[in-house]
Formats: sequence, C-alpha cells, structure tokens
Amino acid sequence: MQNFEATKCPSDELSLTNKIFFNPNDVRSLKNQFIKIHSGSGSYAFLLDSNPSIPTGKAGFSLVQRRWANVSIGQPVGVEFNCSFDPRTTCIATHHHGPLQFGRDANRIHAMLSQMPLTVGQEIVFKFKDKKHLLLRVKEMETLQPRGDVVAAQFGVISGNTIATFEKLPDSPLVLTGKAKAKQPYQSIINPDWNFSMMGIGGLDREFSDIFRRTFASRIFPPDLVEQLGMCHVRGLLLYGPPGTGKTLMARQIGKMLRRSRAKNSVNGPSILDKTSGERKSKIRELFADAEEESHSGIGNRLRFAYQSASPDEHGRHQILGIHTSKIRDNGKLSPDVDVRELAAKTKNFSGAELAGLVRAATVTAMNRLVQASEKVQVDPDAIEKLCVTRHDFLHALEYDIRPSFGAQEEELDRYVTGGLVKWGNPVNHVIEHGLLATRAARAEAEAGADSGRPVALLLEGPRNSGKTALAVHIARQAGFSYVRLATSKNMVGFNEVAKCMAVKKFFDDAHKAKQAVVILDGLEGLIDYSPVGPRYSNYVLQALRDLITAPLPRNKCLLLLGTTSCRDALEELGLVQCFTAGKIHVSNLTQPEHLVTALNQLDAAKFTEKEVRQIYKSVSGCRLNIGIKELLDVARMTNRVEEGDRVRYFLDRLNEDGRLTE
Ligand SMILES: Nc1ncnc2c1ncn2[C@@H]1O[C@H](COP(=O)(O)OP(=O)(O)OP(=O)(O)O)[C@@H](O)[C@H]1O
Repeated sequence: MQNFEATKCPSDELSLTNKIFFNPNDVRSLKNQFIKIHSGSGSYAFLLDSNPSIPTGKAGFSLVQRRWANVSIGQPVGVEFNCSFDPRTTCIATHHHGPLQFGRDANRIHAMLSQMPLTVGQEIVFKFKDKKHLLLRVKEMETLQPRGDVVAAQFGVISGNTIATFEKLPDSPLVLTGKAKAKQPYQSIINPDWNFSMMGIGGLDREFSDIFRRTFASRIFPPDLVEQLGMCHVRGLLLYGPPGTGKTLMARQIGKMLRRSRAKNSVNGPSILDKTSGERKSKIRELFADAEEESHSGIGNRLRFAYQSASPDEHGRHQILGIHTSKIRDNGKLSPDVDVRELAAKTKNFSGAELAGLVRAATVTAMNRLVQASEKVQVDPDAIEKLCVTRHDFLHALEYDIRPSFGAQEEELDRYVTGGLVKWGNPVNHVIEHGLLATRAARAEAEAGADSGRPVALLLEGPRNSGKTALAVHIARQAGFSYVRLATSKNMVGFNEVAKCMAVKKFFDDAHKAKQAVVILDGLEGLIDYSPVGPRYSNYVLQALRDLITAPLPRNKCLLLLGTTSCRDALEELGLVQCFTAGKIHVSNLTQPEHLVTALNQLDAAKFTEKEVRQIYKSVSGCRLNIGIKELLDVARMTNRVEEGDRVRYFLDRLNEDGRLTE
C-alpha cells in the first residue's frame, strides 16, 4: 500500500468517468486497474487512470467521490494497487428483479458500469440525456456464491450476468419504466415512529382498522402494484357521527400516523368561520397549499364527488364490473372464483361509481391481508406475487363497505314487514293481485314509449292496523324495480310544511331519474297533517302531493305509486283519493274464524299448538271477529309470554277486551 495525498480531479469531464486519477509517473503502465483506497473512514474500490495534470504523490478525486468516500483535499489516503476481484465470489448478482430501461443511453451506461468496481454507498455520476447529470448510488450488493447462495457484499464488480435493480429517490424527477418500477421506493405515508399499541383510541379499534383498510392500505403498497390493480388512492375522508364519539381524536391520531409534513394541518371549523371573509379564504387556501404541493407525489388536493343518476341494469353492471376488474385480471391478480356475472346479479341498485367503489373495496380487502399492523405497519415483502382478489373479498366489500345510496333501502323497508307477510285469506291475495296488475300497467306505460307517460297510482285503504303498509312494501318488492322509497310522516317528525314538501319532492325527483321506480306514500293523512278535529290539514302539502302524483313522467320511465290511508273518506273530500287512478283497494281486517286459524297456523311470532288453535277456533265460531293483522300479531306476541295452560284463555280474553270478538 502506498500513501498519496487527495486532490481534485483535473476536469469536470474526467470526473464523469468516475475514476481516480494519478500522475503517469506514479502509476506507470497501470491503467483501468482496480485499486482500493483506504481513508480514515473506510475502504473503497475504484478504477484508476493517469493524467499528467495531477502532481506526483497525489490522487485526484471528483467532488462526488470526495463526498461519499469522506475524503477531503490534502488528506492522506492509502492506495492498494493491483487489486483483483475473484469473479467467483465478487461478481454482483441479483436474482429477482429486472433491469431499468435506459433507452438509447443503455449501451453507453452499461459499458461504463461493466468496467467498474463498486462499493456499497458509492455514488457514480454520468451524463444522461441533454447535459443533465445522473447520480447513481450503490445501495446494496449481493454476490452469487459458487454453491448458489446469495451473500451481501461490500465490494463487487459488475459482470455480464449481473442484474441491476434501479430505484429512484423519492424526490427525483426521473420516471422509471419497465419491471424496475416494482422496486421503486416510495416515501411511505406512514410515520416510521408510529406504533399501533400507543394509539390511545379506546373502543374504536374496529373503526380505526376499517379506516386504515379503506383509506391507507393502498398507500403502503409499492406504487407499481397499485398501478397494476388500476387503483387510485382515497383522497379525502369524512368522519361523521354524534358529538363526542371520537371523531376529532381519530382524525388527530390519523394525523400522527401520517408523516408529519402531511399531517400538520388541522383546523377547527368554528375557528375558521370566526375570521373575516378575506381572512377565512386565505386560511383555507393556506390549509390546502401544502397538500397542493404534495399532489405531485400522489397526495390529492381535491375531493371528488361522483354522481350518477340512474342505476344500470344487470347487463350494464356486468359490463361496468368487467371494465373495473379488467386491469386486475390482466395482471393475474383476480382469483378465478370471481364471477363478474354473479356480482352483477348481487349489485342491484348500484350506480357505476358504487360498482367502481366495490371493486376498489374488494381490492383493498385483499391488500389488507398482506399488511401486518400489530405494532408497526408492515407489508408482506412478497405482496406483489401474493396479491389475489377473491370472491370472498367482493362479498366482504358488499356486506361491509359499499351500499347503494340510490335504490331500495332494504333495511328500512324490512322494518315495515317485521312480522313477515301472513297470507290469512282471500282478501290478502286480492290486494297482492291488484298490486301485480298495477305493476304490469306501470311497465306497459314505459314500454309504450310515449313522450310522457303517467305514473300508475294505486291506493290501499282500510282500517288502522290492517297491514296496508306491509302490503304496499310487498307489492313494491315484488315489482323488482330498482328504486323503491317509502315516504312516511313517521320519518318527518318536526318538519314544517315546506320541509315536508321538499322531502316528498326529492323522492319523486329521484324516482323520475330511475328507469323503474316505486314510491310508497304511506299514511297520506299523516303526510298532509290531517286531523279530524277541525278538520285541519296542510293545504300546501296536499297541493304538492296532488301535483306530484299526477305529474307526467320523463320518456321511457316507469313509476308505480302506492298510497296508503285509513281515512279514505276524508281524503276523498280533499280530492286526493281521485288522484289514484289505477284503483282503490280495500285492505280488510280478519273477519272470519277461518282467517284467524289460517293466520295462527302461520305465525312465526307465536307458536300455537294444533290443539290450542282448535280450542281457539271452537271458541270464536259463531262470534263476530274484526281484528287487524298488526294487532293480532301483537296479541299473539304477548300470549307467548304466558304460561302454557293459560295461553288460550289469555288470547281470547285479549280479543274480547279490545272488542275484536263479539257475540
Ligand atoms: N297479510 C298481511 N298483510 C299485511 N301485514 C301483514 C300481513 N301478515 C303479517 N303482517 C304484518 O303485520 C304488520 C302490518 O302493519 P302495517 O304497519 O302494515 O299496518 P298498517 O295498516 O299500515 O298500519 P297503520 O294503520 O298504522 O298505518 C306488519 O308487521 C306485517 O309484517
């Protein structure tokens, strides 16, 4: 080893060779030989070259070399000449990633690199497209040992078989293409100091993990995988809930979880509104300024809202789902058990945007399987290979994540048929048949293709508790239309006249957008605030209802209107019954002992034994019966709580007391 003094590289051009220069007399015939430089801070491998402008006894380092090898001008360095690399143990190899595409520069760069010994941490500079300098930093090296083991190495030389995997620094404007993109490092959005065990959100773990899965899971995966799945990141998140349920706490914790630069912006709504208008605007602008800057690195600055008026039919949904899953399928990440046709059948009332959301939610669920978030967030290193979106992921997303906002509100409708539908006699069948006829008429109206069709409006009228609402819901469901809404004054408690009109109008407006819609106007007397004392009613709502029920429909649209009332006479006087041109169907109470027996035999709410039913039948035969199905269900439920031997007596007593059974 000889001692030299570090000096500058003779020219900028020579520094792009990434070699160390010596005076020709010092190195005589040596050229393009490997040397090792030993400075106080470590040992580094280089190629040497000679140049007369370097004084004897000195070694010329470029600025970049001096920086990464920690050598300063004038510093003594030890130089080991004639170093050689054992090609069997120091040829750099890597075995799983493809090379970066350098385009036209590839050969030149490859030629330069293939001559060069490399040290971990080394920085190499070269010219790259139009005068710009490209800096490569050696991050890690693996050498392939004769027995096939791969061992991490400090020094190495590039051989013909070396596979180089290029990564780009997060702030680099370079765009990598080809397979090398997979290794592209991305600045994780998750704060490295974040620890889930210190989250401090009591009882909200499930909510937090839901938020994590649906919002951030996609951001901790390599961008290339995210691209292969055709996903875009969630750009905004709205936490909603009653006061004091932990929304702000969760938002703050999410802020902490994210890297600081991304999470410093938190404002309190009222405090912003406190300012003068100009100040307010500038505050809001300030708030988004950072996010706007970051938008280049993938953090969005805008929340997007998508609205699609009519829900597509099954064929349309099949196509839409096909489009949104195509990228995942093309990249081999869609499990063969995913049947788009099955999903199309299961996604009635989903809009296009909701179908896209469903695919996204299923993908995120699949991704989440590869995330371990016990303490730190970790992604399975083989995520790219392992990721597979399965049928189960779609079913999970259907159950927990995406519900159609437009269309039938199944859960709400369920509340109106809690006791199921008991077919206790012909009067029930009669109503259902009429409902079917009206449905057909509504369809025919749309198919006729007239410029403007008419809604088909059917009124179900009958005594209180006779089951009008439940029958209307049954008819609506049987129709199988995509949009089903139930307007009831029970959901409009505290609304003034205008608010009521607006609420009902919204149902009609939405119904006009759907291809096939049912609107149930439940308890018309309640909607118009009818009171027999006076009598009083809201003329404002009455007029609105009359106009809405009779308003013509947009072309090719079909609307079935089902009204219910227990005050037919009053509504007739007000001219509302007349608007139901498709018919007025009477929903009756149970009046025959046979009705009662048939109903009791079918009731799920109360299990009467055959013997009990026979006893009841005997007792009611010859009596006058008049009971609504709703009331019967209530009495039967109460009977359930009674001791076995007393059930029949209790049941009959209740009917007698309430005047439902008379001699
Ligand atoms: N054949 C049936 N027809 C209607 N409802 C039935 C029938 N069988 C069982 N039910 C149940 O009875 C109940 C009927 O209540 P519903 O609210 O429909 O009555 P209603 O006549 O609309 O009452 P209201 O007079 O208060 O408006 C529901 O829980 C429903 O599930």
